[in-house]
Amino acid sequence: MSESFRDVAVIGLGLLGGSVALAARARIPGVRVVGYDADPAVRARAAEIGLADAIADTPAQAVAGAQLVVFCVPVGAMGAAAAAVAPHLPADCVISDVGSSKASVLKALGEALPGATIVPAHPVAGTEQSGPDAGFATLFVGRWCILTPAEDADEAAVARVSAFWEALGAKVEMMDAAHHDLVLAVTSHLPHLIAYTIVGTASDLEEVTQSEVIKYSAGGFRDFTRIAASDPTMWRDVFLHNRDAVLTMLQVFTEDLTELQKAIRKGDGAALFDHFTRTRAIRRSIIAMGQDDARPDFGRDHGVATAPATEDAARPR
Ligand SMILES: NC(=O)C1=CN([C@@H]2O[C@H](COP(=O)(O)OP(=O)(O)OC[C@H]3O[C@@H](n4cnc5c(N)ncnc54)[C@H](O)[C@@H]3O)[C@@H](O)[C@H]2O)C=CC1
Ligand SMILES: O=C(O)C(=O)Cc1ccc(O)cc1
Repeated sequence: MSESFRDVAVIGLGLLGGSVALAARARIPGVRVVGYDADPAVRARAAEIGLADAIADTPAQAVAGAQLVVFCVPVGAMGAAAAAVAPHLPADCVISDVGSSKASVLKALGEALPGATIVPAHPVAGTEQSGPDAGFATLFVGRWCILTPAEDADEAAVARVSAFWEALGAKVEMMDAAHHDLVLAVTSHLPHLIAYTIVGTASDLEEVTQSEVIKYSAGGFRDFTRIAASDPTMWRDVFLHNRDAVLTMLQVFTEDLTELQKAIRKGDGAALFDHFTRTRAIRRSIIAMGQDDARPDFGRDHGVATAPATEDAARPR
């Protein structure tokens, strides 16, 4: 059983950083979490709502004495956030992050912190909300957290980071960073791109008014609007930093869409029926795997599975 981290620094106190801080404090006995955010207004709000045991005024203060530093900033800001703490890191401290793309983050952290022990992580759990008020302690319960350490990563550090995420309630899986980026490109990044597109398309139409779009939005479109309300900075960075994998998946998607377009134009009902039958089976196998978020009501509020009432108290309504 690996030794758990006692002193944790969380850099970036939005949805993910706030949730990591709250979850660690709720679920790891004796842990001390220090938070820092580059935005003074976020630091003030984080202090006001008690996200961490202490909110540091500087990156140096944040990491003083830390055994684990978790970067919870947009993927494009990982390098700058790491560079700001670099001169102040305790010698044996472990570095992790929660970025939605992994190869570019591993590279940015490695360049900013040469020689550091780095175990990148991606909790595949979130919502369309952002900012310090959006965090809640149960965000990671029952959700996957993918670790993407380099092949030569320190095994003991990997085991400790893995135990940290399990303590926060997550199920941990190991993956190569490049493979992670390809998988997440199709399961998360492309769906967000499609949502941003369809909501933009509907709002730009000339022959259909915006009020008609709002008034008659059926379930499917409403789900897209939730996704398309996600943080613009975070998602700009994901697409810029997972560019190649997203473009690869977008190419495949475009070809498949063209096939469906052809079937509609030709009146090929059998092709449409076969396709929709196949996709229905995928949904059913997700439910059969017991993934809570396949529940029909998932995502209508904050996109999380129900959680024990006590820990859920910090969750915004
Ligand atoms: N939103 C989601 O559902 C999920 C997000 N992620 C990843 O988590 C990370 C954070 O995302 P959110 O918490 O949603 O964003 P957020 O916008 O809620 O919070 C990000 C925070 O980072 C701060 N920040 C930016 N640059 C900084 C710097 N150089 N130093 C210190 N603080 C800095 C911002 O002021 C902001 O408060 C991103 O890398 C994202 O890809 C991962 C899983 C789910
Ligand atoms: O809100 C949703 O539906 C999400 O998909 C949340 C999310 C966003 C980014 C991630 O890297 C992981 C999860």
